[in-house]
Parts: sequence; C-alpha cells; structure tokens
Amino acid sequence: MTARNISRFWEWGRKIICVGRNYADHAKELKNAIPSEPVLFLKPPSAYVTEGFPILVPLYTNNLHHEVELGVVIGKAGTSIPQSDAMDHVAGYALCLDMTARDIQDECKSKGLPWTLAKAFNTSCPVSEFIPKERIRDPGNVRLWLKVNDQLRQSGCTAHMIFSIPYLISYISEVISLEEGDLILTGTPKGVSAVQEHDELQAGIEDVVSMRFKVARKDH
Ligand SMILES: O=C([O-])CC(=O)C(=O)O
Ligand SMILES: [Mg+2]
Repeated sequence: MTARNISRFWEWGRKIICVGRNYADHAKELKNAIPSEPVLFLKPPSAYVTEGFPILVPLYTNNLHHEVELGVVIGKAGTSIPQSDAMDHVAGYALCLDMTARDIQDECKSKGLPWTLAKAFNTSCPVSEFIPKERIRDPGNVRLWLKVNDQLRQSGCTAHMIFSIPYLISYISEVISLEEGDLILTGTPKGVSAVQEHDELQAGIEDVVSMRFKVARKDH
C-alpha cells in the first residue's frame, strides 16, 4: 500500500468541521446575531467534490447558495490544543465552498431543527487543490473572492474573521479531537447568493489558487 498523501486529504474520509457566522458582515446580511462563541456544524466526507466534477443541486431546494471560505487542513492530531500550539497542527489550506440550501436552512432554523439537509448533502463541499502551509504566510490576512458567470459576488478578507484560526483550532479540539486530514471551514464573508443549473462558479485566494465549478441538476 502506498503512503497516503495529505495533498489528497479529501480522499481520506476525515471530518469536515464548519464554522458559521464568523464574519460580522455575513451574519448581518442574513439577519443573525454576532456570535459570542463559534457556531459549529459538520459535513460528511461524501460532501467533497473536486474540480472537473459538478456541484449538484439537491432536488429539494429552490435556493442553493454559494459561500466561499478558507479551509484549514489539519496535519497533526490533537485534543485540547492550546492556541499557542495551534498552527503546528496545520498542514496547509484549501479554498472551499460551503454550498447551502438556504430555503431548507431557513425552515430548519424556524423549526429549531439541525442543518444537515441544508449543508451536508453530496457535493456540498467543493475544494481547491491542497495549498501547502508555506504558501500562505498569514492565513489571517488573505483576500477570498467568488464570481458567478464572471460576476463578482463575494470579496472578503480573512482579517475580518471574528474568531481567528488558532482560536478555532483550540476551541474545536476541546470538544472534537482533530485528526490528520480533517478540514475546518472558517466561515464566509458577505455576498452569498443563489446559483442555478449551468452556472459557472470561479473562486480564488489572491495570488495563491483559483478554481472553477459548474452547477448541475441532480438526476431523478
Ligand atoms: O449558513 C450560514 O450562514 C452559516 C455559515 O455557514 C457561515 O457563516 O459561513
Ligand atoms: Mg459557511
């Protein structure tokens, strides 16, 4: 058996831990309160999709949104990681989309139900190629952007995260042990909007990476 390569972390079957409402401008656009503690939810590894494959719109939504986010790939396992050691547990990054069935999420919110159907469906986590840690010197200060059919929809800077990457690693690992190959999605800045079948999404991290995905309707 060949050694597993972290640059294909999405094939490892590890956890995807997502942080919600980590940018005040996005919390505001959806009329949510600014959180005093991180809001967490999970996606299963079956949510991964890589370039060359389409993002599939679930049959039960009429309002699928894009959310561009910086993903942090864990390279060293840990529990109760202190903030001061947190960056030693990072192998690298990936640009990610947290695809969200907004109509279903709104329904879940109003009924007090979990967001699984809104956030965790197949292809709900498109990812870029793996970005080795050295290629982003300051992950707390990079610009993320997303275009739909060449129109800029999201442009935000990770400097505006409410909770920093070291804080998130420490906070999450207190509750959920982190393992090599896990991915943390750090939340989206403002500008989320609906996508339709045949749309093309392009997203990037300035000077570091860009990626492209088509949207397709799931077959019955
Ligand atoms: O659905 C939401 O608004 C929460 C979320 O994932 C984010 O803020 O990135
Ligand atoms: Mg999100």
